[in-house]
Amino acid sequence: MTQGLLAASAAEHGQRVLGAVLGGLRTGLHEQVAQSWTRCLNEYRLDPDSEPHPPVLDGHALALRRRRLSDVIEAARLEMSTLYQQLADNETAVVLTDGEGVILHLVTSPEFTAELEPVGFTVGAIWNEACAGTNGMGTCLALAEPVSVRREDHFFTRLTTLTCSAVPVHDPEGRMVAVLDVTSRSALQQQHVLVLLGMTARMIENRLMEQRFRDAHPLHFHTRPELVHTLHEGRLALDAEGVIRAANRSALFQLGVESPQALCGRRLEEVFQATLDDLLERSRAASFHPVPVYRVNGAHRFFAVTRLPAAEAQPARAATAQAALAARPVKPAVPAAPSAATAGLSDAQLVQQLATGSRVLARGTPLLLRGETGAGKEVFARALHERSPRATGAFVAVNCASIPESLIESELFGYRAGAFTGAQRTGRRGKILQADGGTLFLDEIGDMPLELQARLLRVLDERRVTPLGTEDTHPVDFQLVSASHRNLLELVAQGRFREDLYYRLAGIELQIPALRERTDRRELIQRILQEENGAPLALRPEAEQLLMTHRWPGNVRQLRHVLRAAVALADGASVGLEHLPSLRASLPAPGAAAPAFSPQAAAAPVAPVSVLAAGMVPAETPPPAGLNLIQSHERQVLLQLLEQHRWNVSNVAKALDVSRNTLYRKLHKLQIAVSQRA
Ligand SMILES: Nc1ncnc2c1ncn2[C@@H]1O[C@H](COP(=O)(O)OP(=O)(O)OP(=O)(O)O)[C@@H](O)[C@H]1O
Repeated sequence: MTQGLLAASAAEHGQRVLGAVLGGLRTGLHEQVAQSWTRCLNEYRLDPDSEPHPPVLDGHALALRRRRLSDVIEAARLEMSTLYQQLADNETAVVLTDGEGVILHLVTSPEFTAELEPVGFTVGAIWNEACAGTNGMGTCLALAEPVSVRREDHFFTRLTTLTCSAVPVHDPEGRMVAVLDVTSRSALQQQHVLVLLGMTARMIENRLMEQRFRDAHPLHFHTRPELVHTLHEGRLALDAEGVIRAANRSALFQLGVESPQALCGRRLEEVFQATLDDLLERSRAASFHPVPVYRVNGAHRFFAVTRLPAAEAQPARAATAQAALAARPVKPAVPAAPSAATAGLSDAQLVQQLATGSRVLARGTPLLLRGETGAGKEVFARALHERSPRATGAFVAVNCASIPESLIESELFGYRAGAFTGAQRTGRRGKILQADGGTLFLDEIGDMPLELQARLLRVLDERRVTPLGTEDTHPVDFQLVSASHRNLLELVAQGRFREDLYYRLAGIELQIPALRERTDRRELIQRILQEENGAPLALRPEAEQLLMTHRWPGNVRQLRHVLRAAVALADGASVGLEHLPSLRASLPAPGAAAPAFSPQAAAAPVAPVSVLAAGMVPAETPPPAGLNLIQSHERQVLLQLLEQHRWNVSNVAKALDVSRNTLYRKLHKLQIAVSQRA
């Protein structure tokens, strides 16, 4: 028995429990706790002063249970380790139990394990209320809702040095299959822990849905496009006929239904004004950026994107190495790729670049894309991927500027966790391995830290990846497209980029033209306007003229933002100058000569994009739930700054004089998704 877990007020605690249950002395006691104590005493016949002895399953029985929930454990492992790291407290355990309170997986430090084991806190032990009295896991199971059980809330005196918080984990059918719990010695910040637990449970549920419905079309949606592909998004899984087979919690919440059963079995067009085929087509045409869809009753607009089932898009693990591709051109194993025009790339120079890029890539030569920020380098890289022999493989994009520096390495190479309990844990598959059989797109490669450049070079040379924390190497076979808005050769000259890596990446270099240089501006404007509106929308001549002559320092990304705002402001009417307030600010004063566009002006430093369409952000974006007034305000200010800096996070961080990591944390807290930069 360790001293550490002995409660200070042992004698009084038992008295207090008896007094509350038998004598009705409940002052200061939470109702949930009082009811749980009553169950423990009257139903389970437990004695608060006795030693808790939760039974522990034998190896066989435990293995059976773990096997039954193997996909839940798999989905939870990494998230639990991440949560443990976030909590950064050695005297904390993150625990997963099954629906009967059996501990299936535990992440903690060896020291805390040694303290917890004597009270039966170990893998295989049953921590429901009947066995362990009032406690986070057991009481959460009994109530089927999030709970915090602080020290003296525990039933057993022996457990009153611990504080636990626990939340239910549901499967895609809405059943509570597990409980996720944080147990620690510290009684502080339970609200904070509950929020983190809730987020982690959602991530686990989303992963579980992905795993169980790999053969279904995933549909991601939210009322706000920038929240698609974040934790807040709604997710549906649709079969080939467009019938809903599963829905995550956020989908239920956004669609205003109680349980997945209210949606499952219904066709997509009974929920949204779109069939699966429509939405697939529109998603593809929009390069898999969210497109607007309306609820069937027309009352609410959402932004949604869908794609082929993961099982179909499985990386085609070509046995041939990339070198072999050079000698033997591979026949595309995919349906014909959309034409350049369908991908929004009908400018003559871009069409030419696409043809060159495709040829070069098919021969196993890496491509480097140069171009201003927002010019569409990623969209171009995706179009290349879709035309390539590896189109059935995954397209995996990594933005080296938007991942905090400390995370780039694990993000790219993956890692094998295991630092915490020593249990066998698979860790995270890095982006490079995810791109096996497909395309790896390294955006803003110039921002990759020097020491990682050496590792990347090795992967490119050896075509093998070694995840962090392991000795194992995995063969990997992908085509590589990288992009930068900076001149990499200048970075080489400054010693900030490895010359050998530069030559390895830039098999050939293609320049993606700025929007102002593109000859297909008119088509692009029409196309994005239609995507944003969900249907064709008339554009008045003076508005078109302004859009055509604007300098577009933020390129297509800025164009999309401006048109999104215009669609919202026009509210179904034709788009006129009054719907383009952010551009009107740049119009010459009446009487002044209209500035002709000049390349010098284009190259000059860009003045901050005046204000956003006056009032646009506040009007268009009601603050997300959970933010208080000050945070909402702070959020608007950051959104405007991001706009001014064309969503370049590094520049915003510089402007605010904070580190990128700090800014990322802030953005995350304020629910601003920066990876989705549409
Ligand atoms: N051809 C296109 N059709 C429709 N939308 C486009 C097209 N090209 C770019 N966009 C829009 O512009 C946004 C920015 O595009 P993309 O991310 O490809 O630019 P980028 O050059 O990679 O930007 P950065 O340099 O900041 O990484 C996209 O999210 C998309 O909404």
